[in-house]
Amino acid sequence: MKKTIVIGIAGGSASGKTSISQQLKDRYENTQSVVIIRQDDYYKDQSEKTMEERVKTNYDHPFAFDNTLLVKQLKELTMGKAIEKPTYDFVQHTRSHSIEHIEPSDVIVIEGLFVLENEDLRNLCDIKIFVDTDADIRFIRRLLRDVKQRGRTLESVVEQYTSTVRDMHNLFIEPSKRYADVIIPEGGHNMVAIDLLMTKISSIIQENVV
Ligand SMILES: Nc1ncnc2c1ncn2[C@@H]1O[C@H](COP(=O)(O)OP(=O)(O)O)[C@@H](O)[C@H]1O
Ligand SMILES: O=c1ccn([C@@H]2O[C@H](COP(=O)(O)O)[C@@H](O)[C@H]2O)c(=O)[nH]1
Repeated sequence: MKKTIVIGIAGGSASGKTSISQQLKDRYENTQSVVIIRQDDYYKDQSEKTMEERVKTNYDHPFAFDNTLLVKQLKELTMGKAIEKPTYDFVQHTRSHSIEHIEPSDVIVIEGLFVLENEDLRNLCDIKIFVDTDADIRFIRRLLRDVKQRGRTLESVVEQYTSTVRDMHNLFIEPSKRYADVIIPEGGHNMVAIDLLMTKISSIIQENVV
């Protein structure tokens, strides 16, 4: 009988979670056996708030996410049901208007800050991964990424990092590392770890074919 395997990838902001997931997506694109779900897409809608109010939200606290919806939709996927997934706009700090239709698949990768911190999410994961990248490297990566891709200024990245991101990471994310089965140092360019992960995923897909 076909069993869906859930792989959880947690880690701090800019640790390399999305880069790893993207490589898995690219590798298995043709097989349609792997689907990637980003916890970021489940940030709560803030369309009722002004931009001034949105900027003040603490996006690094678990309360910023609709994890109830995320857990419900993950369960639906593992039960073989398709979902209509929300998407998130980092520039506007709120949900986008587009919804993504996601079909169930052999392997579901769920990546996000609180994937191992949240007990319900953690319990849904068959393989738990923590991407472990030093804080100074994460800060540099985030600064470059957020200025280039998320419409931020240098000052706003520094202000957000020192006011919330750093403390919330130490409070919620770093301690969740102890739940990991596998720790991947440095993130997106760790080809040995990514190859091992791909070998495991390929064997899961193969078992489901037989
Ligand atoms: N090993 C790495 N070396 C250098 N840059 C990296 C590495 N892994 C990721 N990056 C870059 O760092 C930034 C943050 O990575 P990303 O995968 O978005 O992290 P996360 O999803 O954990 O926030 C991106 O611009 C990405 O290209
Ligand atoms: O509206 C938003 C939502 C989130 N953020 C920041 O994004 C990161 C999470 O994304 P990663 O890809 O894991 O870095 C989180 O640390 C929030 O601070 C935001 O600035 N605005």
